[in-house]
Amino acid sequence: EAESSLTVLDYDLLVSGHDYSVEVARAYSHDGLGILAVTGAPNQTVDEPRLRLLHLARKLALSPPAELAKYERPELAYASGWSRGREVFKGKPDLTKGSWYAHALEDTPAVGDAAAHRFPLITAPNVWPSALVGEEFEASFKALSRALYELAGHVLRNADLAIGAGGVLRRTTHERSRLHVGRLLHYYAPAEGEAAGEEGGEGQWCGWHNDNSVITVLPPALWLREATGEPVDACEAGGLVVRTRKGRKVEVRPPQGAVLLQLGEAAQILSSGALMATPHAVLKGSSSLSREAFALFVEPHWDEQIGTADSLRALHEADAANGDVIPPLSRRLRKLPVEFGQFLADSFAEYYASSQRG
Ligand SMILES: O=C(O)CCC(=O)C(=O)O
Ligand SMILES: [Fe+2]
Repeated sequence: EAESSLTVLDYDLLVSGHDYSVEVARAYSHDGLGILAVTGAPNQTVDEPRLRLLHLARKLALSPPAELAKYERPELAYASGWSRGREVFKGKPDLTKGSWYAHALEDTPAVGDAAAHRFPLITAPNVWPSALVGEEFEASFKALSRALYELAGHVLRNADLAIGAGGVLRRTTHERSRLHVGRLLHYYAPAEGEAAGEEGGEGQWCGWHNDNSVITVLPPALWLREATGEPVDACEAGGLVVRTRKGRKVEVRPPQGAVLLQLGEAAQILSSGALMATPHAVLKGSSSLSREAFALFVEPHWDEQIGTADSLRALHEADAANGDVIPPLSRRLRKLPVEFGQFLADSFAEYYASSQRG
């Protein structure tokens, strides 16, 4: 059943040009999970920078708050640099995770771009916390991002084949866009006795949301004893959970070492609803364990016009299957085509209003 099982692709076959369009269509269509796994990616380009970076995520997040505050960028709505406690969750500042955001592939993607000034929050140059965690942080963030970006290109090639729309997904992301955002996350360990792994409110590290990206690449998360930094085997409770169009919650349990690729709303729009974003959340694990994670959001360029006018109604109808779990597209997407940067801004406002932003 498309609904119930995670599609797994082999890295070597995928990058050698194997036709995985049937598998990709199954995973990303209306009845799929909206997420698939790739096994066998090379250690040197994925696992080595990933482990270096994820250990540094903990080190960064446990740095003195006064030091971290130097890397907060309120003038960019905390969309770059350090962000903790700036999102509201159930009426309270969300202190349960800390994020580092940066342009993933280059420090200054706005250089020479005439439209960038219209999108000041998402086009500012990167900053890096080298003084706190060393130069290795920036180097591994970029190395990991580059490898994941290339992997995304192979999956999108197959998604393009599946929808037969002339290569729109790859063209929009890999040929035209310089807007690819990395988010490094430290999920702070729950205290003893805190409700972990349960689905409502207090048991969530991250509330239900869709990503706005075309595709989001998620290398394996790392569970650590927060106090010592010692790795532990995957935590039984907690982690990523997705919601199907039938309303079922599915815990994502990928094969060891697999990279996950999750579809976002920009792909849903670009494919006129043939492919669907997956609503997801992150549940807390056991007490005293932190979770370190990285997400690469592969996106259209800020001024790219996405979607076609005649697909608006069908998109809204298909999206209604998400129920009220996430802010419906119909409230954020009134006309098509829309500039991607505008869609991001409208989504951000809507998620903020409902206090559910991941
Ligand atoms: O931590 C994860 O596994 C997912 C994070 C996520 O959903 C996000 O940052 O949008
Ligand atoms: Fe997400």
